Amino acid sequence: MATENKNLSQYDKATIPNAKNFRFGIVVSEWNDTITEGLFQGAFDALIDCGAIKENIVRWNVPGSFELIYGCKKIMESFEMLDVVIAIGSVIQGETKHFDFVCDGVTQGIKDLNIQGDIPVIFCVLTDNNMQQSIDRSGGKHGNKGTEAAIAAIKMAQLRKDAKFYK
Ligand SMILES: Nc1c(NC[C@H](O)[C@H](O)[C@H](O)CO)[nH]c(=O)[nH]c1=O
Ligand SMILES: CC(=O)[C@@H](O)COP(=O)(O)O
Repeated sequence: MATENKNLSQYDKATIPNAKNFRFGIVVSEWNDTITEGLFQGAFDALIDCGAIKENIVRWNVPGSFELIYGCKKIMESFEMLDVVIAIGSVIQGETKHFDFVCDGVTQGIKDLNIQGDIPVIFCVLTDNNMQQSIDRSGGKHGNKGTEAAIAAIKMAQLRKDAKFYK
């Protein structure tokens, strides 16, 4: 279903585990910061709404979305107790093919972190054709992808915890 047919901010708390015992890392790209700050706020507010404790949320900034890969890798190494990491970025098409390489690079890099590591890394990177699409998905008419990412983070932290239990 395309985003335009669903509100990214809608969630049913009855279907979401309580986040009070989970520790979250959030790595935020500074490129298009008006967008990434909106995504961060959406994620932070949803985590708190679902029971997360503010002191259990650690945030790092990186220059651009391509640096999300290294930032997520290092935050997991620095804070060994994290249960999940959210990578937040906003990539907007410019005049050249650079957009394609940044989007593909960060996508593959975050995919690799999920394969190689033990901590889930949630992909909250907007890859939009223009600024309006980014505005619409970071608290605008389509809701907030940061909210969606926070819900995914809680569910994946719970899945990781359950998986350890059955080991
Ligand atoms: N154009 C955008 C970028 N470009 C910068 C790269 O992410 C990276 O920081 C640079 O290539 C140095 O390694 N980044 C975004 O997050 N969003 C863009 O629209
Ligand atoms: C995603 C980008 O790197 C892009 O916004 C840069 O713009 P341009 O392709 O015009 O150099």
